[in-house]
Amino acid sequence: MFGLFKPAMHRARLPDGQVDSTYQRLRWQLFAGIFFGYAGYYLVRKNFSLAMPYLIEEYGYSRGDLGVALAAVSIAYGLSKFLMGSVSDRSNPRYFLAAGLSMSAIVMLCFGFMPWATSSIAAMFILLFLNGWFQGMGWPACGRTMVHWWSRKERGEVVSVWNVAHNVGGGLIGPMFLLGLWAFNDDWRSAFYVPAFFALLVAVFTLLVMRDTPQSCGLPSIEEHKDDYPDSYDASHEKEMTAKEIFFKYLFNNKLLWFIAIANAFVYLIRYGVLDWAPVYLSEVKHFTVDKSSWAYFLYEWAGIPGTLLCGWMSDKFFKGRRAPAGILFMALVTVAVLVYWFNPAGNPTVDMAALVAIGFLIYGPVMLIGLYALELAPKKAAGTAAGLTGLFGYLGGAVAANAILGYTVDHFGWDGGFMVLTASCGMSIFFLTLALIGESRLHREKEAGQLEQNA
Ligand SMILES: O=P(O)(O)OC[C@H](O)CO
Repeated sequence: MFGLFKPAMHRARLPDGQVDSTYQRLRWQLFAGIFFGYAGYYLVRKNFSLAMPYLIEEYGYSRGDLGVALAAVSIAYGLSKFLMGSVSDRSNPRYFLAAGLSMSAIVMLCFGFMPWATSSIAAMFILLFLNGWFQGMGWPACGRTMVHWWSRKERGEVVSVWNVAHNVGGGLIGPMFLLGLWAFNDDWRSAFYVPAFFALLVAVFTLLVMRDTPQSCGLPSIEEHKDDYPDSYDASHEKEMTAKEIFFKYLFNNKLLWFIAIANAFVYLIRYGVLDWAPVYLSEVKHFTVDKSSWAYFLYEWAGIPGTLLCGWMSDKFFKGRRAPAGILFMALVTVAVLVYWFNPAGNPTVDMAALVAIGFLIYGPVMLIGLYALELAPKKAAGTAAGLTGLFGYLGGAVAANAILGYTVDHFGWDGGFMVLTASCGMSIFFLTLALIGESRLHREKEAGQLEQNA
């Protein structure tokens, strides 16, 4: 890949006595890098929404215009998570993660300090598109790190703990904005430059702590170190792959990966459909005040933290490392919570709030599991591209539809129509996760039968 991002060369193996301690130290160091790194990405992903009321008031933009500009982030992010995911699979995450974050922060600095950046919808669309593109460099670089430094049996827990970084980063934007308003004489543009400043600090931190593969630090592969090999593992999985190999050998013909990518589109339709429309639905139908809806919005995000951890833990311990069953269980419960949120009559705000928090608690588990599942369905040198494919479906199929299709449906068929779309999406996500589960069980059976034949 580009010179700067080239994967780090393998180094001579450290003496056996140093392997354990070096692995342990580096894993803590790298986890800090990807956790704070990804939280940093969310600081400059979601902050544009905070400036929107001021853009409407000061520049007279309509909600529709700003919605179009905002869609640029989802479109670019979905494409980039996939395409830059493939670049990331052939890149050193130490530089890749820091570069994406720095570029994203620079875009936000443009919004903060350059008046032309907010002078037209076209300018905002282009800048937000660029931001979405740089944002797509975050997840795959973190994914590459996790699959190289944690073995299959450990991954459920590590991915679920890492995954809450995005709730932490997303949740910090609000307080950071208040800090900016206080420190910079109520300048609303601080919504751009304050998080950008912190994101740049995080980028420097990641540059200092991140490393590439264990072999580039003189260590054995994680599979050898933990004696924990995936079903289809062979020595060729330690070799960096070409884009052609990744796409044609491991992606396009991987049926299970396609099933979970389609499931992800429906999961993201619910994730963003419920979240983005909550303030409007709650005020129009349930007569919530603005401050109450803001709290509901905040609680939805933060309820995702314990929910994600529980889901990852259950999938590791309860379902023995299988991802689809936990995903199906959580999506079935999401369906129940969506129905309560829909049918609860106005005047019972506690039930509405509880239903919304329950959806937040439950939906982020499947969001995380699908990413993790994708990492596991491809060899580790193709993991970023595999996760990127699910992101492509999640954002281009789910997030964009959550805004466009849901808005259009509610306009023409009322909120009942909108909730029918959400409920149908729950059903479709369960359907595609079930197809993945059936496919995976068949593969396991074939493998076991093959082993029995060999032993006979
Ligand atoms: O929507 P993304 O791509 O930022 O991913 C969020 C979570 O990390 C999914 O695992």
